[in-house]
Amino acid sequence: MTLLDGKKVSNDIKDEIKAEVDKMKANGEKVPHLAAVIVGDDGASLTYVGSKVRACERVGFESTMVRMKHTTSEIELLHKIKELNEDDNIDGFIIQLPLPPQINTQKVLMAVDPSKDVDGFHPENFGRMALDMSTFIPATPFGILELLERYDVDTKGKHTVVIGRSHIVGRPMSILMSRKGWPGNSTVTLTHSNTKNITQIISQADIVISALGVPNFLKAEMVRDDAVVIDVGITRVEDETAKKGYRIVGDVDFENVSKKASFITPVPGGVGPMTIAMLLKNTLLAREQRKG
Ligand SMILES: Nc1nc(=O)c2c([nH]1)NC[C@@H]1CN(c3ccc(C(=O)N[C@@H](CCC(=O)O)C(=O)O)cc3)C=[N+]21
Repeated sequence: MTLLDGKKVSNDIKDEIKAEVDKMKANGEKVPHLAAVIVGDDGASLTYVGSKVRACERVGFESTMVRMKHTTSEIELLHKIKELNEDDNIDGFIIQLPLPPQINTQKVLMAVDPSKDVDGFHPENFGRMALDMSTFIPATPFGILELLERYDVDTKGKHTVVIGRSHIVGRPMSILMSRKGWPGNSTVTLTHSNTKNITQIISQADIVISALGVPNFLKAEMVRDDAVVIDVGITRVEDETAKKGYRIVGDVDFENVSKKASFITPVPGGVGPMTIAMLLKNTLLAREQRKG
């Protein structure tokens, strides 16, 4: 079994990005500037945005955290987005999800200038991704592709089973794994809450990508020998012995599944850190494209 070490790979990527930024500085060029908008003060969202800001500092990017109260109206948020779209200093920005119920997420994501949409959530960018055009690939799927690439995982002709059809992970992942090229060229099955015989389908997978958010969902009996297992789950569970009072757990029964898998991502330290590294990569790309 080979551990797909997202922590290590994400640090390698950050070092590579930092080297690029150092060159920009030496040339007297403007460095990439990422803004992150967070509506409300949900603990998990704040942690993630905090990690993004710290990652920016680490590679030498500028960053701005825009905090808005949880009662923010849709109009107020759209106004803020317009400001960020027009701000020449900002190369890319993200709207942290989920948004409170009074705000229509789709409307908000469509208001982001596609050239600054480093999450890749705008329909134009999502469509470009599906059509193999250059674009911002959503950070989590992008991070998974990068892990498969850096560990030389063969995906051609393999059966990839994606669990979960969310707009930010499962759906884009299913498209990306079926694309021509590598990583890609997989035969993809996208499973979800209405899928019949899901365990039977999973048992036929060469590559399993679980983005469900159900702790311990994927058990050793469910996966075939030598399967590649990617765990996108990040559920917080209370743990008094932990520093923060909680720990995060994935969808996979790691202890047992890892005995059977050929490659497997841990949680924490797998897909999560890769998401952050790829957001930085998209932001660097956004800066380079703005230079023209
Ligand atoms: N507009 C938007 N873009 C996102 O990319 C986005 C989002 N909204 N909403 C929420 C999800 C979730 N997400 C994570 C980022 C980093 C870790 C991460 O670094 N995880 C660490 C542990 C972090 C911890 O200890 O809590 C790990 O897995 O090792 C996890 C999850 C980005 N998301």
